Amino acid sequence: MKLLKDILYGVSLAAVSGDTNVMVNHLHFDSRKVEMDDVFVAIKGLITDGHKYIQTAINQGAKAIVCEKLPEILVNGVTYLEVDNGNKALAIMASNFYENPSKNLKLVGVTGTNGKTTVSSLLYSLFKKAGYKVGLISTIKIMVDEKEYPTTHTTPDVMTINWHLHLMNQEGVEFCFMEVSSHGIHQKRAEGLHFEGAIFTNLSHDHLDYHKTFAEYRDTKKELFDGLSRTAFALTNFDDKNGMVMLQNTKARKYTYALKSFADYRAQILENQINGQLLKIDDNELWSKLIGDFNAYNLLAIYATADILGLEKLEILRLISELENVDGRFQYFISKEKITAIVDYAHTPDALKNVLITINALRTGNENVITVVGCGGDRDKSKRPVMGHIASEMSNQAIFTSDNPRTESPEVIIEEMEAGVEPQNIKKILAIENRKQAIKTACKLASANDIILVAGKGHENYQETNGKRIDFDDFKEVKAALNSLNK
Ligand SMILES: CC(=O)N[C@H]1[C@@H](OP(=O)(O)OP(=O)(O)OC[C@H]2O[C@@H](n3ccc(=O)[nH]c3=O)[C@H](O)[C@@H]2O)O[C@H](CO)[C@@H](O)[C@@H]1O[C@H](C)C(=O)N[C@@H](C)C(=O)N[C@H](CCC(=O)O)C(=O)O
Ligand SMILES: Nc1ncnc2c1ncn2[C@@H]1O[C@H](COP(=O)(O)OP(=O)(O)OP(=O)(O)O)[C@@H](O)[C@H]1O
Ligand SMILES: N[C@H](CCC[C@H](N)C(=O)O)C(=O)O
Ligand SMILES: [Mg+2]
Repeated sequence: MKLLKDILYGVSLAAVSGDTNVMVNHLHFDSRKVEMDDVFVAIKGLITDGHKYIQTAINQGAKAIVCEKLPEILVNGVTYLEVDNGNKALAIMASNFYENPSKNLKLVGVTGTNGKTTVSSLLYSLFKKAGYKVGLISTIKIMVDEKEYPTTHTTPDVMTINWHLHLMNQEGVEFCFMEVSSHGIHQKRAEGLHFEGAIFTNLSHDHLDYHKTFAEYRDTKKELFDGLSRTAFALTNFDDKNGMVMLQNTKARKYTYALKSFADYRAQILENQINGQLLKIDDNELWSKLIGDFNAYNLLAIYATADILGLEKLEILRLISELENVDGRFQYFISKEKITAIVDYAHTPDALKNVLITINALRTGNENVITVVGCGGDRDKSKRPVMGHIASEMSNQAIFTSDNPRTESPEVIIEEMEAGVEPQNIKKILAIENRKQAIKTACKLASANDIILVAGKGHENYQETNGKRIDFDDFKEVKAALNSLNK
């Protein structure tokens, strides 16, 4: 049990009714989880409003209610606290509840449209290899040093974040690398956390269903940098046109990295092959298994971060050269017929374009590039024609299929992708709604030396339709389809 007053430390209260000197059990923002003597924080959501469930929470035993507007009828024995912003109050309370775990380790946030999982996962692996105890909060999984926990979001809710940071404290973790999504920032999931530093990867088209305008999307990302303390570091991609915007109002120590512009950390690409690339960083050559210009940026961001955090430069280069591709990011397989299949999580126009630029640069003759791609349902619809355009323009054959349709019609999503295809490219596209069949067809169409790209789902091991998830793994599917070919 904890003292309610202690959990409320730092929360600005507009009104209080009842006693804050009471012992409470747990803290919840979902009434369905509330039990005896818990605190319920009502949050206004996009689908419903937590304020509707205050009475339910009380019936289930809630001893205190945090809300943006006090209910008209107050129940005796329950403490009510009015706050301006429920999400913000929850963030501060969650941190207090777990004894401010972000202050007991070095927490580094990674934000940007693409590359967050890659950069944070590789930093996790690099610091592990350097001998530290490390944490990771990412789209794929949460790691408390060597113990793995499943996750549902790129940036989980504040209770989940602080709980895992608390476990990291118990484990003696020194560094934690965490993805900070724009939804996460907007919903205050990263509020109240003490960041040692933040990294910006890049900004391109995504989530315009949620943020409405690109400027709003950019300014949301910038909030992470605006909130950094004077002693923290802020590292930005200087080649990205929004890179400097991130640093505009931060109090933190500023650092830049770039391939094309003058910056604190610079790299040059010397060679790019399917099995790796050769980079020059700080007059030293670095061989990495991760290929593509976009990964040169990721690797440089990792190098800069490790340097800023105090690792020795040559040691960093040695450790980077040992890093493997992150699951579902440019994960490839070459069949006995010499057909290359690449599975990649490219689910934004920019990522798809970058991956296809990288793949096309690997071609040495007249090999075909066959792209299997879909777009997620209940997500930014305006990405669809753009991704359709890119896939058809930059491949010899594009097969449009389902990603995670969620509550939308897969056929309609495919039609929206087709709307972006130029007339001269129409003959290059096929529409096969069933993803398994689409992958099989790509394999059947491929000849020796051709390259198949299966884009959009990367590491995901499911396909979600109408709230139901079925097992589905792009890498397993494409490998099985290639292995069963009898050419
Ligand atoms: C669009 C979005 O981000 N929604 C998130 C939001 O849900 P919401 O606003 O719809 O919540 P709601 O259902 O209206 O409920 C409002 C409140 O009432 C409460 N409630 C509800 C019902 C009830 O019976 N009792 C009760 O107390 C809920 O617990 C909640 O506190 O708050 C929820 C709790 O934290 C999140 O789980 C949920 O993520 C949904 C599932 C989601 O799909 N989010 C995606 C878009 C997302 O966040 N993605 C980013 C990555 C994006 C990227 O960069 O690529 C991520 O960080 O994962
Ligand atoms: N630095 C980069 N610039 C552009 N594209 C990138 C970069 N790094 C990775 N990508 C592409 O974006 C895809 C997603 O990468 P990653 O999972 O690291 O991004 P993310 O920001 O974590 O995405 P999410 O928003 O889903 O969490 C990769 O599969 C690759 O195609
Ligand atoms: N974090 C991203 C993941 C998209 C992955 C793609 N496979 C899809 O389902 O749209 C999102 O929630 O928008
Ligand atoms: Mg991610």
